[in-house]
This record gives sequence, structure tokens and C-alpha cells, in this order.
Amino acid sequence: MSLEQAKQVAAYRAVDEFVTDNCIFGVGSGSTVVYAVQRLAERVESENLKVTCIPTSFQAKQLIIKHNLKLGELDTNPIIDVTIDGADEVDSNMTLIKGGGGCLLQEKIIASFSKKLIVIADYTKDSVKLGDRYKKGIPIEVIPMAYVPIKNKIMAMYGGDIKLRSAIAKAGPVVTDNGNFILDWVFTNQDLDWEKVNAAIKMIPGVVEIGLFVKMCHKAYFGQPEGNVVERFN
Ligand SMILES: O=C[C@H](O)[C@H](O)[C@H](O)COP(=O)(O)O
Repeated sequence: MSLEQAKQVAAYRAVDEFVTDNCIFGVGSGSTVVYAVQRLAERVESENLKVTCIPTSFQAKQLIIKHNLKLGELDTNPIIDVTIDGADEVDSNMTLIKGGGGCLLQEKIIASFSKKLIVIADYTKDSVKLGDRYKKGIPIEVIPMAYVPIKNKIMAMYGGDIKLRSAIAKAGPVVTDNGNFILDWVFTNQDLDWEKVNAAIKMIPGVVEIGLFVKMCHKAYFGQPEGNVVERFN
């Protein structure tokens, strides 16, 4: 079974278990979420479900529109029943690294106002410690004018190496959906207290959000090479 099929089985399982009629549904971002929205659209059509979808990114909004699903916003739906989102890595405590695709700020906002955050991923994202498998580091969204001092400060606090994320089809840095830059912090100490790190980095002026999701994930589904799905609860 391919990696794409592993993503698909995890996404389908999560949508089947957590999406109910009349729910307010947070739509995550990334390549795995594409399958979740596909499955949601099938169920809305076949079961005539009423589901309001709240996007976590430009990409998520486009997916909702493409599948003719009902688009909502936080102003009118401030409490979300369930959000299904991907992750770059999930450790044994269900701490997540997110933002590999540049979407983390809106994802964290939506997750924090959701009753449940469900993660869908293929088996390569399932780790014991953060950094075991995902080697690109923790994404940190920052205000552009402050990226250099923020980078220096985080390296002085915790070590490791930090790079400003460069765009691929554009000269210069990646600019997020919110007009900010992304720093990728490749940490060397895998035994840090991620809850403390999350809080301390967020306190640095100019840091908008960090792609560490601590104690937020309710359940994770990992699609396996054999086609089955491994589930993990918090
Ligand atoms: O910035 C992107 C998001 O945090 C994604 O949810 C995360 O990178 C996982 O994406 P994928 O499902 O493509 O591996």
C-alpha cells in the first residue's frame, strides 16, 4: 500500500467516526486532509448530512468550496465540535509538530476552540520522541521585521539551528496565509519539556505562533502499510 493510501485510510476512518449530522467541523490543512474532505463530501451527499466547515487555511477553504460543502467562520461558529487535521510528527505523549506546509497559526486557533482535535497521518509520522522521524524542525511563524533577533534568541535559549524557510516557486522567503515568515528550528535536545518550550517561545515578542501542539490532540489515526489503521488516544 502506498503512502497516499495510508493517508486515505486514516482520513476515512476519522471522518466516519467523528463527523455527525449538524456538526461544526474544523477542516485542517495539508495533503492528508484532502482525503478527509473527500470522504466528508461523500457522506454529506449520501447521508444528507448538515455540516458546517470552518477552514484552517486558504487551502482548506478552497477544498471546502471545491466540494460544495457549507463554509462557515469562527465569528458565527465560535465553538467547533471536531477538527480533523494532519501532523508532521506525533510523539508518544500525543504532542504534535505542525506547520510543515506553512499552516499553523489558523490551525492552532481552530484546534483550541474545538471540543476535539483528531489527527490523521500515515505511519511515518508516528514517533516516540519529537525529532525521531521529522527532521525539518519545529515551524515558528514570526512577524517579518523580527525574524533575525527571534532566531538568535531561540538558539541562545535552546541550541539547535534555525533557518528562515525559503519559497520554492518564488525568490525569497515563504509568506504565510497571514503575511508572516516561518522559521524552522532544528532542535538537538529531544528531551525538552515541550509544554514549557511552547509557552516560552510564544512569549518572545514577534513570535505569532509555534507549530508545537501540546495536550491538544484527542485521538490520532495512523494509516499502516498493510492498509489497517492504528489508533492512539490521549
Ligand atoms: O502546515 C501544514 C499542516 O500543519 C499540515 O497539517 C501538516 O504539515 C501535515 O501535512 P500532510 O498531511 O501533508 O503531511
